[in-house]
Amino acid sequence: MKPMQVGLIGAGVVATGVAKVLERNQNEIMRRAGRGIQVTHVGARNLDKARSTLGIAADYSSQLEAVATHPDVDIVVELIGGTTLAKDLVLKAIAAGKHVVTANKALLAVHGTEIFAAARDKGVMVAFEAAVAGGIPIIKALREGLTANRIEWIAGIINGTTNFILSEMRAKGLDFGVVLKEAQRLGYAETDPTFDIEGVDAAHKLTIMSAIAFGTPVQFDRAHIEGITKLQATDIKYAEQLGYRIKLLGITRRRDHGIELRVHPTLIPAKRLIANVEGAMNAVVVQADAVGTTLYYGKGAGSEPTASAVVADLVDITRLHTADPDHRVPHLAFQPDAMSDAPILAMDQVITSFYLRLTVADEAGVLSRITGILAEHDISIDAVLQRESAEGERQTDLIILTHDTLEGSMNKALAQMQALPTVLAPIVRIRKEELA
Ligand SMILES: NC(=O)C1=CN([C@@H]2O[C@H](COP(=O)(O)OP(=O)(O)OC[C@H]3O[C@@H](n4cnc5c(N)ncnc54)[C@H](O)[C@@H]3O)[C@@H](O)[C@H]2O)C=CC1
Ligand SMILES: N[C@@H](CC=O)C(=O)O
Ligand code: NA
Repeated sequence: MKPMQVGLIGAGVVATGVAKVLERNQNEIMRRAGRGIQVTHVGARNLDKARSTLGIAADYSSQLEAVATHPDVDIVVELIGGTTLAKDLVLKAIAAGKHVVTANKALLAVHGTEIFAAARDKGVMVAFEAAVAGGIPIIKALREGLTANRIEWIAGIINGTTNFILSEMRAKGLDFGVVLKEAQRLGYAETDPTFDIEGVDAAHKLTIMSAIAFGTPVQFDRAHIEGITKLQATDIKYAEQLGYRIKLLGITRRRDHGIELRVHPTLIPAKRLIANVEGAMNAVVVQADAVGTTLYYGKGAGSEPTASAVVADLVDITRLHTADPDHRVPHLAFQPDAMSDAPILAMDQVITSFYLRLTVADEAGVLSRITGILAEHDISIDAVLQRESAEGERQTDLIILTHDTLEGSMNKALAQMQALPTVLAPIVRIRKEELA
């Protein structure tokens, strides 16, 4: 049988990995897919550069749209990133009856609903395993492997760049900027690395996982997003003293009245496996009713790990290409007419626990005033740590860990505590999850 013909758009880090993996493993891939898969067309900005980085024989063109709609192309692989040109090309490819594979989480988190609907109308597939946690087959796990389950929550380290930065800063005491440059050099970071460090990339991925887990449309604009740029070394140190690690977590959880969707630095008990995920590695914990807790771990970024997921999607599409569209795995796991309208909860409706660091005057009665305010808002305390102040020092650090509470109650308590004359600096608040 004639090989499936692929139009590859983009010739960067991931595209290079795709070319290499397809070439190196072509025999095995053919045995698995039942027919060959070949990149026949490449769309790129700089053709000479693309030819030399990809190193494959194909028709190279700077007319990206022509590649996306070429009559000889069966599957379009979009690897340019961004949400404007990429959206246009993906929709044009779909309209031309092409299946699409993309690693572009930004595109799907923002425009997924429109893209999946267009694909359904045309009877083509849009596959995106590489878009969440790179090489870890988490989309397949959520959409197919766990399909018997009611999923309760997902918590993940889903941005390699920030986990790499936090790990290197903690282990080697390196500077934020130095480690970010190294992450860029290694090909982990987004074109605009603020997407990584401000938590936006993690929120894109979390939005996609949440939609698949709970059968809701993708709603990136409802996600609460905090990155790691305001995190201080002092808090990483105090968290360690209390038996916790701080990670940038994406958390989505089913509650009675809606769904939590949030990305922020989070204290996790150091004994949990996920707390020990270091470097650019990703890990996703899924809590589901029948299977219990499962953990998925692996490389979430980088050329070949991401290509592993892109090529797996190419094989999937090749296998399913002739199947009746109504009997294929739905894009977001649930049938389109059975989607839920559960709302994404506003952040003050979220239930979580907290780490607080207060810089306070070292005098009698301060602790009781603070615990009094927390009690007034029904916030119970899990642990308190007070730094021994040095001889003659008039202020100290007070660290408080709370039990679960409504974020809205904590906001009110924080405003009251901050107004106390004995609280001498802005209070640091980091959320904490026991993940059990
Ligand atoms: N690098 C990684 O580890 C991972 C990347 N991704 C996603 O994969 C996609 C590709 O990422 P990378 O390969 O890392 O990016 P990259 O920056 O290395 O490559 C992007 C390619 O697209 C081309 N391109 C961009 N805009 C273009 C335009 N307007 N016209 C023509 N060509 C254009 C660039 O010249 C380059 O060849 C992105 O959506 C990214 O978020 C997903 C998972 C992991
Ligand atoms: N910039 C991303 C790349 C993979 O999605 C990351 O650092 O995880
Ligand atoms: Na993946």
